[in-house]
Amino acid sequence: MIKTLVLPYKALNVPSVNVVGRLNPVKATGAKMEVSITRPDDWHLHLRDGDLLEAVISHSAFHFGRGIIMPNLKPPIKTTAAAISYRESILKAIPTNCDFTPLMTLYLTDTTSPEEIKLAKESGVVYAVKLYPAGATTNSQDGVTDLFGKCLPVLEEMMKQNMPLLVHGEVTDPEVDVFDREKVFIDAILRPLIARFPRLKVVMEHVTTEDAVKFVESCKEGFVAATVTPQHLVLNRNSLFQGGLQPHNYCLPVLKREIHIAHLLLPLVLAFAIASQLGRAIVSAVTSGSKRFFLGTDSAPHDRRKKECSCGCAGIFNAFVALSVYAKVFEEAGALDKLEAFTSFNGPDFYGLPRNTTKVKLIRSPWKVPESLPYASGEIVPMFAGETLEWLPSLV
Ligand SMILES: NC(=O)N[C@@H](CC(=O)O)C(=O)O
Ligand SMILES: [Zn+2]
Ligand SMILES: [Zn+2]
Repeated sequence: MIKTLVLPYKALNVPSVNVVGRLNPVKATGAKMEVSITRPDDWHLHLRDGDLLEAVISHSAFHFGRGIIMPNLKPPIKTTAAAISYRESILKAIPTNCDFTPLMTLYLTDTTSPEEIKLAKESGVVYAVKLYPAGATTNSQDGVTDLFGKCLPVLEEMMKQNMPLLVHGEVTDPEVDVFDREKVFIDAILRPLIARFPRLKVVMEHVTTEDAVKFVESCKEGFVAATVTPQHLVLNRNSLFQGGLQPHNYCLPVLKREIHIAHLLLPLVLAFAIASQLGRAIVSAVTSGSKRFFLGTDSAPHDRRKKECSCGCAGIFNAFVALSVYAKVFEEAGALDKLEAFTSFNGPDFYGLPRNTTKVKLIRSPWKVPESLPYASGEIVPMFAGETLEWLPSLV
């Protein structure tokens, strides 16, 4: 069967608002603003498998040139052989008119061997290894129980092979408050890890706190970096409870207080005082032009029935809306000129890969996010379902 791309992105017939933006790379076409950027990559992506994979792949493939594909399937992708076969299924599912390269990862366990890392490097298709502390998030049951007790030889080999370690940075201790798990992880695991393996490349995935921002900024550039999701830039923990429980805003790490997101909303003096003591909030860090932060959507689709039930899964499907949301964040910070580095340069530079050479365009033209994405076995509810967003992604 030949699959072609059918998209839910359509500009609404509403006159677009003219905004004052930076001149480069924004240009006005008639009443519309547009930003042309090098085709972005997604450095943290869950594509799943089976019919979920078939349902979601085109939405990432439309926007992004490459994606770092998360290995937390059931069963997880623990070996290079499994990564190669998962990659084949992804390639088969990509619509013919899309140009998308999956970059595979391995799921680290207590028993992953240094030989497996050598195989992974030799394969040329595995680009990183993912650390899930056992029990921290979706399908992490087989994850690591004792990083320093069990994984030292494998980490040593990764450092040797220049294979990045991607980290779900939360402790799982039930005594630690769920809102503090990232902060505690930094001191309990990350600092000692980096002290022991100073040349290991580490990506702190989906950062949610200014503690994480401060930590990443304190590390050596080029060795420690962070991905940032759309939801952690625009939603705070109120979004979980607004007008009732909102399962589609539930992800891990859980959404945090506004103070972690943007000091911009605080009175300026207070913002400076807090920022100088605690570091910068995520929005300021991302829009500052720092090379340490790059795009990772963490788009994590779950069937509607698995989100709307008595024990709902963590994960937000944001592939539809990610670029629109990032553009809005940069626009509001007056930093559209820094968007391209975040979406398209910092990631490949960190991974030592070439930047993409084609372009995508973001047009400031309102469009309505579909209520749901139906697929063979059910439906997936996207982030901001039914809402109108300002920036419409389109191919150049
Ligand atoms: N982010 C999430 O809430 N969920 C992710 C796993 C992860 O990235 O932690 C998933 O696989 O559903
Ligand atoms: Zn995670
Ligand atoms: Zn994830």
